[in-house]
Amino acid sequence: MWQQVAKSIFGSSNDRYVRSLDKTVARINALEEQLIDFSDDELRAQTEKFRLQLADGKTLDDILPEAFATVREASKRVLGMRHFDVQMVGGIVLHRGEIAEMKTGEGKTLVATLATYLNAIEGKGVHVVTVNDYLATRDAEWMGRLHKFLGLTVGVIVPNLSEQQRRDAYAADITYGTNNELGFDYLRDNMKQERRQMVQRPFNFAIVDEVDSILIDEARTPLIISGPTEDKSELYIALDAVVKQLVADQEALERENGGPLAEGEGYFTKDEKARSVSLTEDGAEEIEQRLAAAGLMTTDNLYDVENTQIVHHLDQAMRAVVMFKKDTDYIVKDEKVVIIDEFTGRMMDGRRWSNGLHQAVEAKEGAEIQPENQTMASITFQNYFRMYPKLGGMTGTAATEAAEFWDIYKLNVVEIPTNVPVSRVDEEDEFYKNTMDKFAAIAKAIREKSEAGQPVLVGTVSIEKSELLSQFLEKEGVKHAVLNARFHEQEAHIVAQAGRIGAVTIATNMAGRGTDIQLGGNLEFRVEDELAGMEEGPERDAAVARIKEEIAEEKARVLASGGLFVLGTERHESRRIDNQLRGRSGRQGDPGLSRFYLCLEDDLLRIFGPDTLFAKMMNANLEDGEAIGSKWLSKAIETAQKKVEARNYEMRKQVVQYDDVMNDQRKVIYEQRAEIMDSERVDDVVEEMRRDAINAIVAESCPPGSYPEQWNVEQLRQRIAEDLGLQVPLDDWLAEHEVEPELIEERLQDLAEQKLASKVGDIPEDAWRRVEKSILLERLDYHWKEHLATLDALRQVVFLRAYAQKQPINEYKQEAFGLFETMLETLREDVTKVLLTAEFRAAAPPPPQRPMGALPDLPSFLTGHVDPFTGEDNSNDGDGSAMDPGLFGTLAGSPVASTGSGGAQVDDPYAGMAISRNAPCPCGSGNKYKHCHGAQA
Ligand SMILES: Nc1ncnc2c1ncn2[C@@H]1O[C@H](COP(=O)(O)OP(=O)(O)OP(=O)(O)O)[C@@H](O)[C@H]1O
Repeated sequence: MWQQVAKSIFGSSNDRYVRSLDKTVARINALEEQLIDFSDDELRAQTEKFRLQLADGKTLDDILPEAFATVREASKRVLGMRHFDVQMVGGIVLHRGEIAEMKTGEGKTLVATLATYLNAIEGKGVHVVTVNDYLATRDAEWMGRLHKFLGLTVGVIVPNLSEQQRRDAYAADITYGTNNELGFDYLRDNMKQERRQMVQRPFNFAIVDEVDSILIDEARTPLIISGPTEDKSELYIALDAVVKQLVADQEALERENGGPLAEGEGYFTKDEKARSVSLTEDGAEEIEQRLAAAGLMTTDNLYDVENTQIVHHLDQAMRAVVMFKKDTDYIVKDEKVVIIDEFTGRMMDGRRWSNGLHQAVEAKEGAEIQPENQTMASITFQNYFRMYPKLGGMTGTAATEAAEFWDIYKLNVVEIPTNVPVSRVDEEDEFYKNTMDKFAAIAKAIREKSEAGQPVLVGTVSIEKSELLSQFLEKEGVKHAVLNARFHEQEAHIVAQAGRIGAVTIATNMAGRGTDIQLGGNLEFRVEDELAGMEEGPERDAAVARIKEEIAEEKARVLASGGLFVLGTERHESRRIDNQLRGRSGRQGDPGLSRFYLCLEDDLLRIFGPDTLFAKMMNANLEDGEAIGSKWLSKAIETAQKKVEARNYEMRKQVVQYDDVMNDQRKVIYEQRAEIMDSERVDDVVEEMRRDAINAIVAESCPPGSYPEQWNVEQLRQRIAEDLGLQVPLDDWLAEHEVEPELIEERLQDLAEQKLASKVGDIPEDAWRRVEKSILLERLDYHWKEHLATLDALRQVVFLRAYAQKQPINEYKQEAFGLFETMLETLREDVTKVLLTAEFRAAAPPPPQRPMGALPDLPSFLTGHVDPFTGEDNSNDGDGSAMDPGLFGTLAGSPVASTGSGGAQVDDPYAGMAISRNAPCPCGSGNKYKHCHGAQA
């Protein structure tokens, strides 16, 4: 923003800023003569020299001139290109963490090498981010030659790499990759169990190519890792049948009894307020037999830990059948269960109850059972890139969005002058009445230009339009090639031919970005195509020389015919996209021509509406098939584009505001998670959680300052038994003379500790530590993921609050904060419950005859199509430091002592525990233990 304001006041602050860099450029240039005399080895030795200088306390800024001069000299030798002075300016801007706006074709790829090299010397890693895998691979190879020559290592991240390959690529001094790959690696890393499984290093510096595309156009789409939970339809249906039968039996008992049964009689009791149903002793026994008969039990005893999932789903099935009423709580519409909002009575399409309840209701109603599909992690590009301590960007088109870059990213846009003046002619738009007229005119223009030897690049807004135009061209008998937005290797060959005499290439706007169309053709590709299979030697060299000559000759002819003609078939809603298309032509000072063809049926013109003055005037002015060109109309179009751009900006800003809330929470969770991962033992965290959880349980039933007669004794009794797994003489305690909540809490704390101690019993300490840690991580992930779903839902709901004169975003912030607190509380109680109630037994040599107590049946939410646990890594860099409980407790500042040997044998963290080989692996992968961590055992 300051730039635009400043410009109007001071003429051009941009020019002054750029001029202020001249001195540095002069210093770089002055070093050239000296470096020319260096041998290749001496040039390479510069890198080590710079490293030592940095170690000696010099800064990157200190060594910048010599480092840039070194890159330039190396580039001359390796790539045959000498960085222009304006490219040096671009390099400085990138290094300063700003956006270099350089006109299309000015050689941004080469500019990036300067800041990349300089920053990579520090050894903390530099990420160069491109918009597609093809460009990442190309740049890593092409510019990689230069960096490798100077002794740096280069990696590239593309799809389908193994975890180890990724880790290696990130460990390199310079890593090329797309925003998608980098973002997903970040999310996956934060779902891992051990630090050594992570592939990324801490972020340092990223240079984002086509920065407007990534940070503005794509910013709205978050990266999401989600996974369907396994299909449990059969289980839901089976449990539903068992529960319905039990309810029918209880109703029969009530009829016999002539009314409601006495407390504790029958099979179950209802708690209307909590909307829960609990089994009586008889009920539990009855259900146990029926479930066993239905083949649903893993072991004989319903409350064995192996049956945890069944119990959970049984619970939900009972709530669904007994407590949830059709047409009150939900309706069934088109075989779908739709929730009814209890306050407004509105149908809440698309919303679902969580934790398997919705599925249980679907089973009850015989509706189709939808699998759960949950977000496990998500981040927007905005927030991903804001994590880099330093971020630089390049694009040909950023100025129109300078204010946004500043507002959201605090990135300054600097317009870098072109090396030689642009000599492309951008013509006025031509208008037609309808699409058919327009396309006919386009086809004619293409034929004329192409026949005259001028290559033509046609930009369309969609693949569909590309195909339509292709048909028109066939009719006209014009030879042409079609590209769509998927950039493949093979398409690179087509692009490589696009600058040849009379070539006609149709591309969607998006496919055009970043492509470098070389007039006369591309040497590399022609050599590849025409000399395939030819052996190295003088014959081949001669052939290459011949092709080179042919290309030079052809280029001269193309230049004489006016250079590349770029024809736009529609204006995009953003001016940047149009400018990108124009920018394929007139690169590096070449001549060129661009022209857009528009008609009233174009999307952008339709926003004016058919009855606007604008449309009427156009209609009146136009005969069928006739064209008009007018400054006034072009201006009107630009105004429309600006309007749409502003609206899109507002929408993006809103996304950021909402995402910021979740982003803050994600940062906290990921930080804590990383600390847990790094710690050898988390017993202090777990203990603190237990203390808090017990405190909360007591406070809930016996609020501080209340009288004993106000206490909810039944609730307390139930929670002590179910959530803490403790048998206590609660009635005796309550009968005591001066009973206080503090006293109850203290006793519970002691009993819980004793129980845990006896449970751990003869389990080796280090095995127990690993169990604690893995349960903590697993439960944390589970509740965080649930929380994400809740936030999603909240986002939908707060918009209705606008009717109540409330600011949705403020409401969202407030409630999201409350939900986060609740999530942490639930997490503390859950971890406490799992550790206190699940059965753990040490493996007794010789191995047990039958599978013994497995770890709790952990939810298998990680069984989605994304497998974050494919690490085949054997490295060992776990330093086993301890963590402070921070977020999860109040013990801050009391670090846990570190023990153990540092994770050397963590291949199976559960070794030493008797886990059934067929039980789910405690890591949460959803695979059986024997196929997962237990595989090595
Ligand atoms: N200093 C230089 N000397 C010679 N050729 C150069 C130099 N810098 C760039 N080039 C050439 O200019 C062409 C354009 O470069 P490049 O594709 O990197 O441009 P760009 O700025 O990324 O364009 P776009 O905005 O369209 O992506 C390439 O063929 C490149 O080899």
